[in-house]
Amino acid sequence: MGAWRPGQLSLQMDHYIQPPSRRPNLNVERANLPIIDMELLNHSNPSRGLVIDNLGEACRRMGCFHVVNHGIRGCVMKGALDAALDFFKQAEEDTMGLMSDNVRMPVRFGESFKSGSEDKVRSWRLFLKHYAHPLDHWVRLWPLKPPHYREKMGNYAVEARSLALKLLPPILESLGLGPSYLKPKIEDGMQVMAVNCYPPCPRPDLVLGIPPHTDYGFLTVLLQGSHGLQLMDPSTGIWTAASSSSLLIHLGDHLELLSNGMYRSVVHRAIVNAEEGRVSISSVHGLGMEEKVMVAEELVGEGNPRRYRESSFGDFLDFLESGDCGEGGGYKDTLRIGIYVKIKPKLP
Ligand SMILES: O=C(O)CCC(=O)C(=O)O
Ligand SMILES: [Fe+2]
Repeated sequence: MGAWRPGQLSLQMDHYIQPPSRRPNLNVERANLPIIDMELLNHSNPSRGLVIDNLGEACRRMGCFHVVNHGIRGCVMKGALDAALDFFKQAEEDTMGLMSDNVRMPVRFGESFKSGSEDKVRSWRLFLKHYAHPLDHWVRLWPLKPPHYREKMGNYAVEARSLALKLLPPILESLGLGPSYLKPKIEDGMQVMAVNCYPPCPRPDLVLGIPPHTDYGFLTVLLQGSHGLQLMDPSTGIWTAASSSSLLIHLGDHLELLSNGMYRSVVHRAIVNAEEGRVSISSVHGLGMEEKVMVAEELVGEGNPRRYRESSFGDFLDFLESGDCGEGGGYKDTLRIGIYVKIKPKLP
């Protein structure tokens, strides 16, 4: 990554030191993730049904899989990663205007998930979050420097969205729902990108780049510049290391909700390293801001009660604002019926 300036990360290491129980193991086993070949999902493929079954199995077992033959060109992915890196290298100079703890800002630069309280352990991460769909609306708010940022990140945003829109119908099909289930709402849905940067850290064993969390929305397309992502295996609770060599798809909380818990959003975290910085780009896709996602009626029946209450992206932001989320995790627990009841203090 070359010379690195720490940017806005506070230099006081003790702000970042995790309590012993949350410190990461840096040398976990490799995750053995399913690989979905997008070309095999073409309707002309006679064994498409088998591929859909594999896709369903990947969503049920891990909530995460690699995709290949996804149609996003290598030069577009490299362009986006280069733009991200260039943005963070010069970020010290002109991001002050974008720095905000307000989770409702459509473009926001910062550290940690929500760096409001001083006593909270911070994450070893800088991020730029921006809305990305419809692109011509939001791109005007994206950084102007480096000069190629808007074009390169924009090209990637469009392709990442088209991949997410290609993947959702077969995922819904694998749940037994029609491929055009929610189609118009999905096509009008939101895309939020988190562009992450993890500078080199002298003590990667003591800190986290991002603490354990699940993503919101339906799907995240994750592009990594180098490895550092760890996934929790839901059946064993054991952390595993994801490969960075191909694109990853994470299922988000709203897909878990829609599927009535048949599919699950994957718990993941990012570790950092001492030698070089790392960048990653999460492109999160879901319904519109105030559009409620509900458990699909088709997946509720005798012996299979509704397990989640409805929720929108806006509700998720309310949850983040309410501050009872630690570092962004735990949202889906607030949606489970019968498990968690959020009591809001009544105002006089
Ligand atoms: O950096 C990574 O690999 C993960 C990023 C992530 O989990 C996120 O942006 O939500
Ligand atoms: Fe994430």
